Amino acid sequence: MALDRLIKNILEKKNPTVAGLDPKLDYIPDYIKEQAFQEHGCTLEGAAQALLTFNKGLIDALCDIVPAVKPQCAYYEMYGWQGMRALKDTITYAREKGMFVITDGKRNDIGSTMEAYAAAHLGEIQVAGERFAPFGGDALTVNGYLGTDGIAPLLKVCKEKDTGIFVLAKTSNPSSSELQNQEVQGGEPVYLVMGKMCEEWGKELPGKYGYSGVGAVVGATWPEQLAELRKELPHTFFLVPGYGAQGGGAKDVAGAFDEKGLGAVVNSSRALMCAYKKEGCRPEDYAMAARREAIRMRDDIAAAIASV
Ligand SMILES: O=c1ccn([C@@H]2O[C@H](COP(=O)(O)O)[C@@H](O)[C@H]2O)c(=O)[nH]1
Repeated sequence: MALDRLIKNILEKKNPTVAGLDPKLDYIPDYIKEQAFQEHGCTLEGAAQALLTFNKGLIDALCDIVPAVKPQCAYYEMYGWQGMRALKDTITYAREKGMFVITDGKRNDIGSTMEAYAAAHLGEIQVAGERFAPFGGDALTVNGYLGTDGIAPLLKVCKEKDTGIFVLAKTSNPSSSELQNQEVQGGEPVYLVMGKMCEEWGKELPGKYGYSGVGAVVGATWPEQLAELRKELPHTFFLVPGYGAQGGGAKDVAGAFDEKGLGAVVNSSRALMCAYKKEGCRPEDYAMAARREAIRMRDDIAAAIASV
């Protein structure tokens, strides 16, 4: 089961974190952009090349200590098909380096369209008898709001291709409570109803560590709900964004973990990618600055888990 691979990586590296790869041009050191623009012009092609070079530097610097990466599709889509090619190349490179790849696409639609998303990001498509894995990630973030028939095609592909999904339950953004905290019939908040649906969907993809192939997204900015959901959803692994740039810290995420220190992987994107700016170090050292930040994050989370 796909999330077993993520958990194995986490155990090997003793690090329950994921590096977000959300590469805006503003974050990328000038020397990388200048080189890319020299080769490809000031074009979408040049921008996409800069994204890829930046990402490869980060992956090289992090792959021995960080188990996973999470490229967010929007940062690639905004550079057109050239950007999407950089997404594909980033996924391929990270997987070659042994990292688990969570493609952050937050896809959702009716079942027939979800079949297409599932093939694109988690499975294969056939063209005149030839099979291709268009993006080839290990897991995809999705929105479960359309209900079970929107999720079923993903589960089918996850089973066939040993891939997984993370379903939005309680998102990290400030307005997430407007809808997600609304109590529905029975008095349960929407995020808990969604979490319980993940538990149910996950029965189709059981894993050897006790967690299924259907994870849930729960924000680091909501420590109370993280702890509540950890208790309520014993088989659902959490992807926890909102650490660092959005204000979540190590103490906030401690409740996401079970008694074995498993159960969640915590994402940080801007705080890692832009660590060199915060440190004020040479732009050429951006990847090593990200590594230093990743080590700080790992150690802070370990200390917070140990003190619970
Ligand atoms: O609830 C959610 C779901 C997804 N995200 C995504 O995670 C990263 C966070 O980036 P930071 O720079 O570490 O804030 C980004 O890709 C979001 O789209 C989220 O933040 N919250």
